[in-house]
Amino acid sequence: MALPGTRARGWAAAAQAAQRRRRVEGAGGSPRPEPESRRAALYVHWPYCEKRCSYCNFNKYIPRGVEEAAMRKCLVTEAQTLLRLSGVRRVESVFFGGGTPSLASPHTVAAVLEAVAQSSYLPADSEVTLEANPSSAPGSRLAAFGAAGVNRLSIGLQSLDDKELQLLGRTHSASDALRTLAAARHIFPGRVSVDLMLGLPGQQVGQWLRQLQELLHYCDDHISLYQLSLERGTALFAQVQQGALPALDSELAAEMYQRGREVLRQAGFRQYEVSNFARNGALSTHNWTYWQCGQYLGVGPAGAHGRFVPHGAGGHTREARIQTLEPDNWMKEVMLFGHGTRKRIPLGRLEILEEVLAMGLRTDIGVTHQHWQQFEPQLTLWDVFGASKEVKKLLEQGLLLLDHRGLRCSWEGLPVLDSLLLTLLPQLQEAWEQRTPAPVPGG
Ligand SMILES: C[S@@+](CC[C@H](N)C(=O)[O-])C[C@H]1O[C@@H](n2cnc3c(N)ncnc32)[C@H](O)[C@@H]1O
Ligand SMILES: C[S@@+](CC[C@H](N)C(=O)[O-])C[C@H]1O[C@@H](n2cnc3c(N)ncnc32)[C@H](O)[C@@H]1O
Ligand code: SF4
Repeated sequence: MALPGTRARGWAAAAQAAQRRRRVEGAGGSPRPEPESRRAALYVHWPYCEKRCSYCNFNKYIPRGVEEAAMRKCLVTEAQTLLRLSGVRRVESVFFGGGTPSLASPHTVAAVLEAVAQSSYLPADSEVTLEANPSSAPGSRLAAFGAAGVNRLSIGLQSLDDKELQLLGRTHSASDALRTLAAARHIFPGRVSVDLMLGLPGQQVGQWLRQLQELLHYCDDHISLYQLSLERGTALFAQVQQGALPALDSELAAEMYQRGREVLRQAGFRQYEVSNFARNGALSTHNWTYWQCGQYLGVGPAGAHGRFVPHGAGGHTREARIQTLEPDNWMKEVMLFGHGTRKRIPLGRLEILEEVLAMGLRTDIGVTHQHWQQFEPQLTLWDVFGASKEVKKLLEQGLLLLDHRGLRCSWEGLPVLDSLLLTLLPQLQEAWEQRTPAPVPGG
């Protein structure tokens, strides 16, 4: 049933009304269940930041001025084009990431959501996340994003120590971040996440754990812990290279992570993924789609990634798609072709299975038999891993579990997933090469 007056009042207003009534209804398209192949998550990239943080090598630009009307038009156009090419009829979540999307105007966010709701079915209770930097997200602005249709906020808090924030080149203080967090919780109760970094140069375990404990007094139901990765080309990398800052200590970082996840577990958080913790069921459904290898469309410049089968253009193979990096070039391409996709890489069946394995094992449920079967009906998880001596060793060490539910990491195994994959991926490749190929129809 469509919500009366939805189109006229816009998706955002409809979403708010529906949230108030706790009903699942929507705007464009039909609310009937769509098959997996017609559903997707949608990522929208806002490429601009106020200032370059010392550690960040994500694709972002520090512009003199932003032609926001032109950018808005292009984001809308590209979202419409990719929805058409993919043949996706139901968008289950939208994530505005960056860069710093809290610098975009709420009007732009509303325009993209309207376009999505007109080109597909966007249920009124879909998760719509916006990433916000504390320095560009006063309460009034957050409320305007809420009115535009955002219903989840991810705050880049990073640290609760002003000296560390300075080292990271952030434009906010710890008290700015806590103020933003309080305002966000008021507007999006139960739907606010914070990013906290660990393993910074010179950071001590006890001092970092005290930050985490302090954060527990203020946070909502979702926390992401990100270990600093020192990226070539960043200011922090140069400072460490030149000896101005101590090198990263991976053992200390591992201890912080280990003790941090224990603290969060005791505080009632479920570690549902390597870096992500939620309580009261506040898991991010958007990110869950990535880990479950669902379809997602990537809109916007600076390398937004997508993975989908271009059904609308007659395609049958899942493709990895990467957008043009530089925003001005991307805009030109969108104006000419309707999209700024720079690279399309068709994915082979084995490549898809490798992703299913590597992404699925990041989650606490791992790869279930049912999930695996959706991607590979002939070769079971037992066929692939059941007879391997190396895998048996990992099972005996208690790092992995293979049972009636499927394959997953244990609590002890999750932090060393990368090393487990060094055994599991070659095992998958070997089993794939030795499988009996399905008969060719008519052959
Ligand atoms: C790319 S940022 C975009 C969001 C927003 N601009 C911000 O800074 O909060 C998303 C998250 O990635 C994480 N991140 C960025 N660079 C990182 C690095 N070199 N190592 C670890 N985490 C990083 C930060 O925690 C950040 O909150
Ligand atoms: C590191 S995650 C942080 C998520 C956050 N902790 C949460 O729970 O919502 C978000 C960042 O990943 C990157 N990202 C996510 N999805 C992407 C996609 N489809 N294409 C390109 N970058 C993406 C963006 O830089 C975005 O700022
Ligand atoms: S961490 Fe966030 S604010 Fe800082 S440069 Fe990267 S994207 Fe921009």
